[in-house]
Amino acid sequence: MTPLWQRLVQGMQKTRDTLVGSIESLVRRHGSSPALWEGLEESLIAADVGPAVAAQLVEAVRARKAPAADAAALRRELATLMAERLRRRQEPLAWERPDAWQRRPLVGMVVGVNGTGKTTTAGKMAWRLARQGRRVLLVAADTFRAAAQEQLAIWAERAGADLVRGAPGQDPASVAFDGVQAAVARGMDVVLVDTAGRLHNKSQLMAELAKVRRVAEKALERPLDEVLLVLDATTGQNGLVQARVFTEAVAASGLVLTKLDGTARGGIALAIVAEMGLPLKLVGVGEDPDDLRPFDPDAFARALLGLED
Ligand SMILES: Nc1nc2c(ncn2[C@@H]2O[C@H](COP(=O)(O)OP(=O)(O)OP(=O)(O)O)[C@@H](O)[C@H]2O)c(=O)[nH]1
Repeated sequence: MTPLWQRLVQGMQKTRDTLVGSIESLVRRHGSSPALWEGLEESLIAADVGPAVAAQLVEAVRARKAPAADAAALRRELATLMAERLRRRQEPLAWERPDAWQRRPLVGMVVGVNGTGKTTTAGKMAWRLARQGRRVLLVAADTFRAAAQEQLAIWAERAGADLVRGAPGQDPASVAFDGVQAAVARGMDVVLVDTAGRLHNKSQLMAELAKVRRVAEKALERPLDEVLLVLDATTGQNGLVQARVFTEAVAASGLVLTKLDGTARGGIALAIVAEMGLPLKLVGVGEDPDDLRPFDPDAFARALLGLED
């Protein structure tokens, strides 16, 4: 097992154990009778893939006429079908494209409701980019919560990244402006702007976020490279509602799904990819720096269904 694969498999243990366990018991109990398909649809819904995707997957797997009495074959068929669906919207992060470094600094921003893992995601990205030899500047545009700035400062130190932080209560847009300007002046490769968590139903706070983006773009004199909406996998279908509102407010360029290690409902990735017109770019499977992974549809589907690498 490669370390990457191992982390994904370990991180998604809860979802995998639940889903694989229920597929095996369904096959044992129902063989290939119609009750199998009904049970399978329910298991997929319980894993949070969403009712529409669950129905489509079951229909497709039935149409393939897999030997349904064989749980392992059924899991393989499902993994193939899931990976196919997940690949439809696949897109790498801006800084993973070979031509990206012609325009630097590349600037990304993380947004989302409170506690989804924005600061951790910005920190982990900084850590990974720094290990690749990139000069990274982190911007603590959460001027609301001092602890959030402290947390980002710890990540900056750990990654060996520069840090720009605002004064308490300072307009977050002006902190983002200062951060981008400092990065341009210092010839940095990447800027990652961490924003304060906010509820999607607070329109004033959503407008503030749109302003942070606008002002950062003014400093950069071009559009931002990534605006990543960070969603917590443990919140399940509710994350989809958040995703729609945030996307309208800031035109996110991609999604990050964190805490996949903390839920038995990791199938939410499929619901998100099907529902949102946005690529899922990263998944979080733990709290270590290395626990943030580029989203790989095939590895993800195999980890979900407990198949070997
Ligand atoms: N298990 C697990 N924990 C995670 C993951 N990502 C983040 N966390 C934890 O989730 C908690 C919240 O993360 P933060 O990064 O502070 O979240 P935030 O969105 O910046 O929070 P606010 O700024 O308050 O909105 C922390 O304890 C993180 O360590 C993950 O992939 N797995």
